[in-house]
Amino acid sequence: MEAGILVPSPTSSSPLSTPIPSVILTQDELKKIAAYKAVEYVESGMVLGLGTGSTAKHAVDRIGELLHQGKLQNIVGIPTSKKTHEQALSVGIPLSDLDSHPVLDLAIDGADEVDPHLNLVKGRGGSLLREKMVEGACRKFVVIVDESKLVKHLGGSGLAMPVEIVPFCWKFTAKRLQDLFEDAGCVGKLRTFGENGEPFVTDNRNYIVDLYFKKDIGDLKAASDAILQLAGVVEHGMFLDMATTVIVASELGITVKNK
Ligand SMILES: O=C[C@H](O)[C@H](O)[C@H](O)COP(=O)(O)O
Repeated sequence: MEAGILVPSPTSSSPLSTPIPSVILTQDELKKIAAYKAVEYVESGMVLGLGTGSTAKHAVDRIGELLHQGKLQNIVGIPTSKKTHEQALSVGIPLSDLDSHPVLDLAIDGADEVDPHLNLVKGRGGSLLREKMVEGACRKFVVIVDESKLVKHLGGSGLAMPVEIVPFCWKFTAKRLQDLFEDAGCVGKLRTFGENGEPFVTDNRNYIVDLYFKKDIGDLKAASDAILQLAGVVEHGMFLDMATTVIVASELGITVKNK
């Protein structure tokens, strides 16, 4: 992996070009800076994977804006969720799907965690399955984060590692997932929403079990394989060896990390 390159803020008028300000930037402003930088990788005629979440949203808006201004042309977007599908249509991005475009030029998406090897945790917004399908079909996958997403080890932040499972006997699958990582003090919780604790249902009509670890889960590939071997599991939120570039926005500027 190449060392990170610190890109100083340029001086023209785009959000990217804002000089390093003396005021503290909000997390959302940092997300927007990373997103706008990623959109610089987009060229006319590309088939693009459109990510999901509060960071990717800025990239989708920016692509729509550039299409509207005529600075980008002939873009085809492949959305990674129903929500992004709606947003992309609303900003005028022509859409298609993986059946029609099985190979994509580029995808841009956020992440929940990024480790030093550019492995990711994704799916805290619930879109991991479609994201993994679309981003796995891309020649280049650019991840956009603010610096709060950087971790030493995936799953070590104390936050959720999402696993999408079929609803059928979900407690059984959740228990088997938890047992798999007993040594790491794993607790699996069904993701719910609303006052009545209704199960959160993904775009694919599945449930999500969020795994929380007290200790390091060790070898990530082994953990991935073990999770995927369980009947009832559809996909997990570890994106190993998929990102080609990670753009990190911080108060100091933008760091671009390449595989
Ligand atoms: O399911 C959600 C996606 O994986 C998101 O890309 C991820 O959760 C990061 O979201 P955000 O940019 O809102 O932090």
